[in-house]
Amino acid sequence: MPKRKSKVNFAENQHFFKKNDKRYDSLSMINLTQYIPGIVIDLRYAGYNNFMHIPMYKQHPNTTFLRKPAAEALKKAQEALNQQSLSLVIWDGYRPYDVTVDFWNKVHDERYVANPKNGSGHNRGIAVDVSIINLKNGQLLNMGTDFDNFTDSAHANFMGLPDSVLANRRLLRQTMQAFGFEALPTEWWHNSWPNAKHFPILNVTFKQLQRMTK
Ligand SMILES: C[C@@H](N)C(=O)N[C@H](C)C(=O)O
Ligand SMILES: [Zn+2]
Repeated sequence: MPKRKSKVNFAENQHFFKKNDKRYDSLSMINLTQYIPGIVIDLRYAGYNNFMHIPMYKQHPNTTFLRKPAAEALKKAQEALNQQSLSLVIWDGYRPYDVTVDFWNKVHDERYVANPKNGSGHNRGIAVDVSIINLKNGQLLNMGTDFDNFTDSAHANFMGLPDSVLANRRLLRQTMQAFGFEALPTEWWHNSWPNAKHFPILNVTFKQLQRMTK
């Protein structure tokens, strides 16, 4: 477990690896590459192409994890998009708590980065940052901004974009909503599974997660 960078009232848990205990089933952390065939994962915080400009996930994982109910819903969203020759692209899923603290130290703005005093849905394994790719030409759909744009133009109510871009955002939002996710009004890519408080904050590394979920 990495040393914590700030104090938070953690609900300590290792429940997600108690695979045979039904009570903990919904807390299981699911490896998305293994669980969702063909899902495209481009984990932006594992490399340099992110707003911190350094790899935040030092072990450079090439997959990510979500709690079981969120992973199941994401799989259904992927199946719906696949029928239109489209696929989800996953930019982030589970995020260790300490990384949220590092983000907050750089971007002190709750519209764009979770305040560590509450933790992020990503720390709880229920939030996912996603876009859509066209499987016929391998191109991302034009959503009008890049990931982590952190301006008004990434907000759901920003209408100053071509109709085709607004339609792409609508497709993403409606697909995710249809399977139970809730969109963040300030980031078109961020979607979260409801009832966050049911899913404790985690601060385990990707290596630890991989070991625990094998
Ligand atoms: C940092 C950004 N990708 C993000 O996930 N923001 C939300 C608000 C979060 O930190 O939970
Ligand atoms: Zn997010």
